Amino acid sequence: MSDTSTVRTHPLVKGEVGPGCAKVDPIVVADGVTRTFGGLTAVDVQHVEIPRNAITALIGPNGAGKTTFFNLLTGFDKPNTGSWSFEGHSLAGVPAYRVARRGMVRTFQLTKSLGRLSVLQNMLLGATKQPGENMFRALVRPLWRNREQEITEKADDLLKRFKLDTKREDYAASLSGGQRKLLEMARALMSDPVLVMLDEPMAGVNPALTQSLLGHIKDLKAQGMSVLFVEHDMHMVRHISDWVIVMAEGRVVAEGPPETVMSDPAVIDAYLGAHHDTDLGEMTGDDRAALAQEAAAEIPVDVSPTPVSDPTPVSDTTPVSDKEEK
Ligand SMILES: Nc1ncnc2c1ncn2[C@@H]1O[C@H](COP(=O)(O)OP(=O)(O)OP(=O)(O)O)[C@@H](O)[C@H]1O
Repeated sequence: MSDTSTVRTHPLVKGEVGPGCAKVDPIVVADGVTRTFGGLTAVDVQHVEIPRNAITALIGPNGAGKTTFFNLLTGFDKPNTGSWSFEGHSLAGVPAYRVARRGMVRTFQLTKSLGRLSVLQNMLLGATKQPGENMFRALVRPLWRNREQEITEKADDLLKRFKLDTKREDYAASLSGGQRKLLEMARALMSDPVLVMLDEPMAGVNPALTQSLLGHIKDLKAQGMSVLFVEHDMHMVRHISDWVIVMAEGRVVAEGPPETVMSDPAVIDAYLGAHHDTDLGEMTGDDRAALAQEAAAEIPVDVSPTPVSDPTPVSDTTPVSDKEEK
């Protein structure tokens, strides 16, 4: 268990580490954001800051409000109360497409690739400053031909990086679940985002592709981007996250570097209820198997953690079904 009497500091944090703590260089700051559905308060975030050029994992048990909070930040849903800013500019009331144009791009838990379009066409849809967006430019061929070529070259570069180049002309519907996640991430990069927000990028993905996805997430940071990703399996995040924010019942209940968050009593409580004495970060395989069995569907536990390696080639072609639509 962590010693709560000790003042903890961290290079990403201004002052003391704790729920809602101020960051040295925050890219997103949210205040008093609430969202209710009927009598249910899905999100009730008093204050949270997302650090810049870091990989932040937003974790929490099922129904904690992670996806709803993502939807609110990115303009896909409207809060009952609250304000939030991205790079110092308020985003409250800004529609999703404008949020993306400002450099905050997200993917979805259920992949949104358009099955009847080719992989390349899906990529082209992710580009900003498309020639057809301006009627005058659209009518004058020389004005859009160069831009179109530029966008296609960029799409091809990304497809190569994500090892989807051999699928360029295939319908997106023919890709496996994991490959569709890669396509979504690659498409998000078409608009040169500053912050990439990934909703459960590893869900429904086979182990080989999970390694590949984790490698790509690390690459995003290496290229200067900030990453915020949702994951409900806390063991999945420990190898790649610089920072972990934990939500439970709509609130931010803990945050910190992965190694301390794993042993935070508030986190253990949120995930495991009665298992207060268990340090999730130090569980053995047997412990995890036992707890996973006990907690059944409630607590997804990674029973075979593997170190992150370099991205591996996309080799699976078996469709992996996505999670059911909520
Ligand atoms: N459109 C909606 N209408 C009614 N209730 C909703 C809606 N969207 C979410 N909820 C409820 O809000 C709560 C938070 O859901 P949310 O999907 O944000 O949680 P989550 O942390 O992302 O969970 P998971 O890990 O299962 O995806 C849940 O109780 C959910 O049932």
